[in-house]
Amino acid sequence: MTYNNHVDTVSPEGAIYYLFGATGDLAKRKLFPALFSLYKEGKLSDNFAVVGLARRPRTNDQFRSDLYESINEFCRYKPDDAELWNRFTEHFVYMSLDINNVDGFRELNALSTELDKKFNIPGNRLFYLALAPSLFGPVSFNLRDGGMLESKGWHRLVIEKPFGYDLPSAKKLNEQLNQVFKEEEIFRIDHYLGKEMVQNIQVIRFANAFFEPLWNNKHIANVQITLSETVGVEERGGYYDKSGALRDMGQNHMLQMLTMIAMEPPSRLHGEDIRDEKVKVLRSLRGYTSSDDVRKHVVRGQYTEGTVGGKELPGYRQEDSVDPESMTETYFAAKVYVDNFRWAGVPFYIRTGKRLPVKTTEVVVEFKSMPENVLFAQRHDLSPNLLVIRVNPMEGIYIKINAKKPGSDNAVQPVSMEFCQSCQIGINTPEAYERLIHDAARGDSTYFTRWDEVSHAWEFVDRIAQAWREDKSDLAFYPAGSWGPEEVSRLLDEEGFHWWPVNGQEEDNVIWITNNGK
Ligand SMILES: NC(=O)C1=CN([C@@H]2O[C@H](COP(=O)(O)OP(=O)(O)OC[C@H]3O[C@@H](n4cnc5c(N)ncnc54)[C@H](OP(=O)(O)O)[C@@H]3O)[C@@H](O)[C@H]2O)C=CC1
Ligand SMILES: O=C1O[C@H](COP(=O)(O)O)[C@@H](O)[C@H](O)[C@H]1O
Repeated sequence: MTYNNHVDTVSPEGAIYYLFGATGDLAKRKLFPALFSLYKEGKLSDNFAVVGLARRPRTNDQFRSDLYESINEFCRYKPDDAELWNRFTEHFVYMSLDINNVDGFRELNALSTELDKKFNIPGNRLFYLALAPSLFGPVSFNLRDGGMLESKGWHRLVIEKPFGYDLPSAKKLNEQLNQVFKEEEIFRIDHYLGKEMVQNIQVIRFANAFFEPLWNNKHIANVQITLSETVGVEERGGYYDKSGALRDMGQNHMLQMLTMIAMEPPSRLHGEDIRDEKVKVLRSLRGYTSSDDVRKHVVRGQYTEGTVGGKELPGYRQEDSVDPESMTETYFAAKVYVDNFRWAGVPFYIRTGKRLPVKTTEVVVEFKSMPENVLFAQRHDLSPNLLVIRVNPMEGIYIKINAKKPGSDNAVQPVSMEFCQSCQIGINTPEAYERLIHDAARGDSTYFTRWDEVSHAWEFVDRIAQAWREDKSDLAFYPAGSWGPEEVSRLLDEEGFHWWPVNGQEEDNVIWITNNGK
């Protein structure tokens, strides 16, 4: 199988990028590397500037040296070409600023006018808020009150998740932002939408005669979406203990992936058309009708001490900044229905958890079985056909079919045919953040979440959270390094399904036909 590497060389028009939270973890691990990759690939025009903003004092030189360390450690390109590096860092300045101090924004405005002149920038301004969500509203007001939105060009606000804690808080935040920015100026990040293979879902679906005609309840038995992580809560215990897996991964990444799998084909490949179709899926999610209904369809768990990759690990309650009696879930799985004509009756099983045995994000589409007692099904226990989309860290797809066992008397054997994209082009695909910053700079909001998507997702998730608040007794415990609470399998047992093995757990009896050298 071949892969044609298409490089998008369109440069956005010049702009100043304001990085609020420039001394934070996200800037270091994701945002600086993304900017450098864009520069290396010619996707940033030369008329750009980046202003790093946070409270702690930093000289421009210190800031540029932070930049170097971050890129050296986390970027897929290394800062080893001194001339290119100097040209790149010339565009970076740092200013100490407290979000709550409007005078700082006036100073920032004066600095911006100088940068516009120096780099020939037509007043375009992109504000990236890598900040605690409580600061999103105050920044917006001070951007306005400090005169930052009076320049001639466009103004765009890119905001990190979480967008609220529940529907009421998300509404309040949205109302604050709307006092300053129009919906089309707000770019809500869900970094899963920037992932190569999540974007590939619509190509696989809508560009293949193999799949689209079968993509419905007549042919699909169930869909399984797994986002498993080996990491625990790392340094984010304070945030995570208030959030939990449902809000941290469920409300956003998991439901977004579900919409990409379930949406109708948009009439045009335009951002608004695609988002319209995704909203329709979110609107069709069957809400749980009662707390008992939630308990029947949703399982939650928390990791206890255990072993991952031979390493002894503490339980969640022993993690830094976590309440030693915490009842926060680090795992959840749910059976979800999309009540529309295409999907009526097809269960979507979703699961995510921390401290699971492997890091993988995968979608398994299980097709309905062949009629029983006909031809080969009479004599063999035929395995259902699967389409598996591997999102990360491995990227690719495989299909599992039944074929004749060579040399046998019509014995049937499952065969997997794999296109391993990451094996062909390595880990060199653009990082999600790279794509998303580039898209925001070009004003393309296709892979950002619109307010109606966010609000429907909260509505669905809030019902679960409410049931969990009322009664905490269903929180199950699982040792770190296991696949989560055992009762999870009951979600699938009822329909006679089981979780298919994900990457790293392949079944032994399957023959692989692959381009990855296996
Ligand atoms: N880190 C991650 O992996 C992910 C993070 N996110 C989201 O990204 C956002 C940032 O996260 P992260 O980088 O981890 O957070 P950090 O706590 O590491 O960084 C927060 C940043 O905000 C700055 N800051 C805090 N208060 C103020 C203030 N009053 N005025 C100006 N600057 C301030 C801090 O700098 P200083 O103290 O110098 O002022 C620091 O640069 C959050 O919304 C988070 O949920 C989303 C997904 C993943
Ligand atoms: O948004 C988040 O995502 C990460 C997982 O992202 P991935 O790209 O590494 O799959 C998760 O660890 C984190 O808790 C969550 O906030």
